[in-house]
Amino acid sequence: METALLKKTLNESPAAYAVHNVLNVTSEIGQLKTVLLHRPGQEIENLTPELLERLLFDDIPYLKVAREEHDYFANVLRENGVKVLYLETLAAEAIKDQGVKTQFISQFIDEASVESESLKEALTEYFNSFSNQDLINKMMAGIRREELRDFHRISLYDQVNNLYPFICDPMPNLYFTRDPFATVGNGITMNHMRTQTRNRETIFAKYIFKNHLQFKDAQIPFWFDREEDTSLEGGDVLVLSDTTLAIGISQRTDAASVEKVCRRLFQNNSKFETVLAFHIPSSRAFMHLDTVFTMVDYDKFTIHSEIEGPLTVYEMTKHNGKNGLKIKIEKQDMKLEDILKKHLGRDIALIRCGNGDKIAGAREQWNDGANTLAIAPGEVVVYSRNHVTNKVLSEEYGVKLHIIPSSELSRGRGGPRCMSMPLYRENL
Ligand SMILES: NC(=O)NCCC[C@H](N)C(=O)O
Repeated sequence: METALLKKTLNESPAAYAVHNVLNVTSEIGQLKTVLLHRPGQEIENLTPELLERLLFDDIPYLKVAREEHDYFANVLRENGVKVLYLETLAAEAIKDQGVKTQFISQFIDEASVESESLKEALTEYFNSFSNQDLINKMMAGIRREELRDFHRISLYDQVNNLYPFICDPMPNLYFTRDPFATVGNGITMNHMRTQTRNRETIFAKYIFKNHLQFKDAQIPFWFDREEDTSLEGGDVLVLSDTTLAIGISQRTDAASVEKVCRRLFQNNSKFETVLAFHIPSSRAFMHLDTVFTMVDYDKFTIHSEIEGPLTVYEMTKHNGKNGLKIKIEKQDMKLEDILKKHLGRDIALIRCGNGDKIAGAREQWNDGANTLAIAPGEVVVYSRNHVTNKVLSEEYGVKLHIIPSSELSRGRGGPRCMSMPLYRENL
């Protein structure tokens, strides 16, 4: 059904019809046409208190309600003309070919820290017993030790090391589809994530973009690859305009990765002329660039007040020297407002989370009040719980809000932008 939706999208939009142009994101706010989500699954039910810190969760969401909230989010998008695709469906469709499926299972097991050869063999057999969709869901959910009982002769190693309940950890962060890859122009950064738990997520994107019928022959440029040894996460990537890309140097993204993306964009004659590297504090409250500021309109951004600056930004521009491409890097200490004004060519309004109130600001920023998803200029999806920020957005700045419930989804520390990866936006 999701493939049917994707085909429909391609047919509806003449620009997207050409195979080489299945992706198009040249701004943060252009009318959203196609988006990738993941509906929270059994991976959430496999969370236990001991796993939370390592798996980057702050609490255990109640899956039933998390799904209801997520379905509400997806419906808001559909009702506003957005085609919603699901990661889990595309991943299952991408492994239709038996050779691809075999390779995929083997790579998944290699990257899942499975302890022994006998367990790897049992797991391979177990995985092969599922239909493609059930296989993907199962991989995402994690494999409990007792599930392999019928597939596995217990070795001495397994008897000694059988206390940890999982053979493969659950992947609870998958519903934050913003992070494992990022659409930039008509290409993607296929990310190498900071932590092992999240880096495993990028396998699904790899197989989708390399093997899914809708993408594999589309000659999609990769501005970054998951095989890189430096880290890059999609929440740090903001497409400010069709010529300017912003990337955070953050808790999750290395300066070296920003430079690699910049070089590839410039070398491959993309339209991007400037890459701005925002150096933000390395802490959980700041996590990614989109945790502290997101674009809601041509001239409006929601922000965490601690990001106003002055902050250090490295402006990278392209120079064709005698010996080929050169990147000019200029360090600037500027206020956020002035940086954005300089690069967007207009006065900018920064809308503070919690209306600048110290307590409301800290509370609402923690619950992703600054993490809005624009579906059109001046029209954003926001969490209901951030009522102070929402009131300012709507009443003082005239922003059209689509408010979604947020009790359970917010426990994973991500908002509407984190929970979505745009594949196609109309150009402004
Ligand atoms: N772009 C984002 O800020 N994504 C939110 C990711 C939350 C997730 N629990 C994480 O720590 O990676």
